[in-house]
Amino acid sequence: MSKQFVLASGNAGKLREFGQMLSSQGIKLLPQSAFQVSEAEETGLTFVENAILKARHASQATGLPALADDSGLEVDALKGAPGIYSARYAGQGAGDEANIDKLLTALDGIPEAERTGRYQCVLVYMRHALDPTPLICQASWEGVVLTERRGQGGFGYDPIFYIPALQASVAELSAEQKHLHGHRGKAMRAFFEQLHLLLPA
Ligand SMILES: O=P(O)(O)OP(=O)(O)OP(=O)(O)OC[C@H]1O[C@@H](n2cnc3c(O)ncnc32)[C@H](O)[C@@H]1O
Ligand SMILES: [Mg+2]
Repeated sequence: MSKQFVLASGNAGKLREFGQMLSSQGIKLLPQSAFQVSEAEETGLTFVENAILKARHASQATGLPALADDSGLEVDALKGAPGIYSARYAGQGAGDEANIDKLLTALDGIPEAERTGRYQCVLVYMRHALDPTPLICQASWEGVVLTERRGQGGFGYDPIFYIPALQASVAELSAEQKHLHGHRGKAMRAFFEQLHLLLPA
């Protein structure tokens, strides 16, 4: 068992957040780009399937344990879309700004009370590419989709995802606030608890 593992993601926003969350944990997390790992095909129909595909792909390519994050935004008025397709909502490679524009258009005219949704994050840790019992941690974060962008921080849908309890869009939160309240931070804390059981200091 190793405290060095590969992060199976090509998303710069996620990599930054993982780096911030791991700095206090004494764990060395190497981005898959350091090994020239290609992008995995996300052919699953659930977050958990896609996270497994990504972790397995990175572990296979590097020979190291791998952690993958599959995440996205579910909007109730859109029956859960964009969901697992959040990264490619406006088309493969279209990017965050185009995804936001498409979501704002899809919700045009829908009143605030019906703009509810949640971020989902599923983390999968595989000790090796054929690991039959991956660690799986999942968390969500409830909010409302705004009608226009607010704030400069974060990535993805953060400028249009508003957290009523904090009276701010996620892009208006500090990195620490996002980790404390957010889907990825919650899933990471659950993951650390499980990992520390596996890897006693
Ligand atoms: O698959 P990897 O390489 O990790 O990178 P990705 O960007 O393709 O990641 P996903 O397939 O998991 O898609 C997740 C998308 O959901 C959105 N998303 C996930 N977490 C988010 C967050 O914390 N803030 C804003 N948007 C988020 C964002 O658009 C991501 O591109
Ligand atoms: Mg992806």
